[in-house]
Amino acid sequence: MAAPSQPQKSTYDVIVIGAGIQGSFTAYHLAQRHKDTLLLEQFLLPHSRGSSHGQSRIIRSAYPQEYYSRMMPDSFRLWQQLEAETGTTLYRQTGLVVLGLPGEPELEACRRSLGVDEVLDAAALAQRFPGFRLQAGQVAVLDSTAGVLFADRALRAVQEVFRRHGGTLQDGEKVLHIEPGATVTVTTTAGVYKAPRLIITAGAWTGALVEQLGLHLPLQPLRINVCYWREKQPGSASSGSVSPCFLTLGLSQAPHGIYGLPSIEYPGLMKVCHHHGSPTDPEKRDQAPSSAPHPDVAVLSSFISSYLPGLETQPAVMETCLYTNTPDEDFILDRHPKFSNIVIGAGFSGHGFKLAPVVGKLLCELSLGEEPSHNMAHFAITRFPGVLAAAQ
Ligand SMILES: Cc1cc2nc3c(=O)[nH]c(=O)nc-3n(C[C@H](O)[C@H](O)[C@H](O)COP(=O)(O)OP(=O)(O)OC[C@H]3O[C@@H](n4cnc5c(N)ncnc54)[C@H](O)[C@@H]3O)c2cc1C
Ligand SMILES: O=C(O)[C@@H]1CCCCN1
Repeated sequence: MAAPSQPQKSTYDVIVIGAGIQGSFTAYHLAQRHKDTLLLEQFLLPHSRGSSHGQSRIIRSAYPQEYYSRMMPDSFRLWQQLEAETGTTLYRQTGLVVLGLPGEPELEACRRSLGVDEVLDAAALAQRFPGFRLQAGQVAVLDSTAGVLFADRALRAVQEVFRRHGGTLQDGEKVLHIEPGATVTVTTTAGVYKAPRLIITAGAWTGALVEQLGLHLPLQPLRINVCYWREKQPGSASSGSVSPCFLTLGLSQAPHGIYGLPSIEYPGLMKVCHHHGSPTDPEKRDQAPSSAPHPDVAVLSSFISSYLPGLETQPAVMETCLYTNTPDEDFILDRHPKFSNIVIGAGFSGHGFKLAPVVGKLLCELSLGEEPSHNMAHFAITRFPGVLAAAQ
């Protein structure tokens, strides 16, 4: 027989909406700072309807933009801290090669971001990592700090530490309405909660949620096909455990970029994906007919036959995930321009997982009115003109 239900607690120091990796890390930092925090998630956990599910994500120091690479030492340190707090392994160092053309500005910026780097030509890459075949004149910049984060395991770990520090995580509870004010009132499918501070980290649903706060953010959810490709010879080097991650920058065959991870989640299958997808509404992402052509898969097949000849050219497994892109693919980490006790973290544009420990710290600092520990200039809402609705 179920125990008689307790009267539900309704007042907190901070409410966080969305228990993906960004909201969970934000709540983790708040709870470690002894803030009484409520983390609300619309779906029962774990779920695969947002952006943070799956077994693997790339972590790397190599970034064309120095404002991200500068955050990486802090991020690596915080990931290690989480590993220590939970006694789990969350990261495997595999290295990563950035494939491109020498002199190409983004590739050169990546090289600079590494400080010490190693540049391999086609022959040197093939010798070091036999699965890769570069074309004449192309090079690979090696980031030896990089590797794979175990994504699902990481999400569980951060939520576990949040709870251990007294945080309240309520899943299966969708936020329907937000009433701004000195005390913010949040109405969900199950209750009404109040707090002097609110943080919105609702992934692909953020645009719709902030519209009711008079804010029109240029956020575009994209449906991404996550493809896994079988090696022709099981155990070959292209996808073996000693293989690095890779990503392309500025190659004409893949203008949006292609990236890959060694086989970790499915034995013998390498994850190779297009850094792009089709615009979607997160509520309707499954309505695309399964027979629809997949132009991104055609791009990947052609790339694989040229660059990764040890793999079959049709995907063996295809899953889906969501990106939420901003026009410049930089994150949004800022206060609501009108309601300064409402903070928004969104628009992670397919590269936010590795930085989630730092994102969470910055959102926590913004919400508590503290000086952020990194430069926030590139993440301001005001970089987009006309975001506030005229009536507000
Ligand atoms: C295919 C793919 C590959 C990627 N590869 C990498 C990579 O290699 N390296 C890297 O660093 N990053 C990568 N990323 C990006 C990274 O995974 C995302 O940036 C990150 O997961 C975004 O997290 P989030 O918390 O913002 O979103 P989400 O995980 O979607 O979390 C938002 C949560 O809010 C909840 N929510 C929404 N609305 C409400 C509501 N009204 N009430 C309650 N809850 C609500 C949602 O259900 C969801 O759980 C990749 C992403 C994809 C899709
Ligand atoms: O954030 C990353 O490292 C990767 C790069 C390639 C696209 C997906 N995200």
